[in-house]
Amino acid sequence: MEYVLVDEEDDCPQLVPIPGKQNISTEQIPVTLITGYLGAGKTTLLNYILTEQHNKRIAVILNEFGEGSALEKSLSVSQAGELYEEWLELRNGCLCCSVKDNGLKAIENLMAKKGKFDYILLETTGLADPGAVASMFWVDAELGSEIYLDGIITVIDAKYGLKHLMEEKPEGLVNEAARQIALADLAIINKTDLVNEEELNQLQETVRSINGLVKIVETQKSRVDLCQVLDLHSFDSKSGARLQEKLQLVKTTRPHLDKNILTVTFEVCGSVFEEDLNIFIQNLLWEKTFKNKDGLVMNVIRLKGIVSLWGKTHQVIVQGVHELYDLEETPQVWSESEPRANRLVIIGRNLDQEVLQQQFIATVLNKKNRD
Ligand SMILES: Nc1nc2c(ncn2[C@@H]2O[C@H](COP(=O)(O)OP(=O)(O)OP(=O)(O)O)[C@@H](O)[C@H]2O)c(=O)[nH]1
Ligand SMILES: [Zn+2]
Repeated sequence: MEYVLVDEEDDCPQLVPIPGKQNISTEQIPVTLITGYLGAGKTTLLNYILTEQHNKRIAVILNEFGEGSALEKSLSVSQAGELYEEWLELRNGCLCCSVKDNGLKAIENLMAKKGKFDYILLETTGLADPGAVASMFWVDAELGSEIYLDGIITVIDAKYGLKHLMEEKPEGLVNEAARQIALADLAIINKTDLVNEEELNQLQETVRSINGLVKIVETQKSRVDLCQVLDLHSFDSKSGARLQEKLQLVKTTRPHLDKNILTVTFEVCGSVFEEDLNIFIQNLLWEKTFKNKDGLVMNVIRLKGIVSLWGKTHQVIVQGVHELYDLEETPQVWSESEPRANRLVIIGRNLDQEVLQQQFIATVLNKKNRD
């Protein structure tokens, strides 16, 4: 079940379960978001994917809107190595504002006219928050859209990436480059021809210190193996078995740059009640009641985990982006021999591993004797 926070007019947020959740069927088309700072190599990556041999009919959407209000968006489609261009009509020329009620519909209309695509790649502008775009696709998939979010790829400039990450932002604002890395399922460090090994290592370590979950690859001219890019299933339960192994390897990171984004992970044994877990997650994501030891409010960008719910034989995946989160049963059954446990990985600002683990135990675990 997925939950969204709905702001009512009186500013009192309400919990609204999204009705009629549909299982991801094989009919649904994956969309991959490609993000990254200005000039990092996003368009180069798209062009590379389009011209590379694959048997997919891939649609590419460039979200490079300017100040003006272009009413159409170019959409390149590649099929069997041939490229052709389509135009998407968008109400206000900005895909991230209109994708919800218009952009997605436009894609669906186009598919109705031209036949289905196998895959959609969407390049967001260098400064956009991919979390907002990701949330929209995610909610729409749950509502039975033909499209589902497969993953977020962040392209990083090997030469200037570190500089972008260190840019000071006014108090309260997140560094966009760091946010893009925090959200990434795959980080592509591009333009490695422009740096030496030491510079590359430093950047890698910094990327890892922000996002303990992300897979990192290095490229020149964004040339990356397509199977590392497509069909990641980062937002659904299809990666369940692999996710559990992956989560075991994640470590709590130390921030490299001060007051920055880091990854926190912890494991707590036992099973939890779904409603208690909801309270913990909602306190963290919505109410923002958790603070670190310096009194700063924790701010979550990405959340991932596997939990054991009372009454469920299957493992359950927790997924979150900003304030949106989702619990989904995986095909994976807890085995008799394996102790049940909850493992969470949280990426965001002002996080403190100890505080989070204590809060989790306090909210979720000490209630076994009730009723
Ligand atoms: N030296 C070097 N240059 C590269 C590499 N990859 C891409 N470039 C160049 O970097 C420039 C920017 O690449 P783009 O792919 O347009 O970057 P982008 O992220 O789409 O840029 P915006 O859409 O403007 O944010 C282009 O001139 C590319 O040719 C690389 O591996 N090495
Ligand atoms: Zn571009």
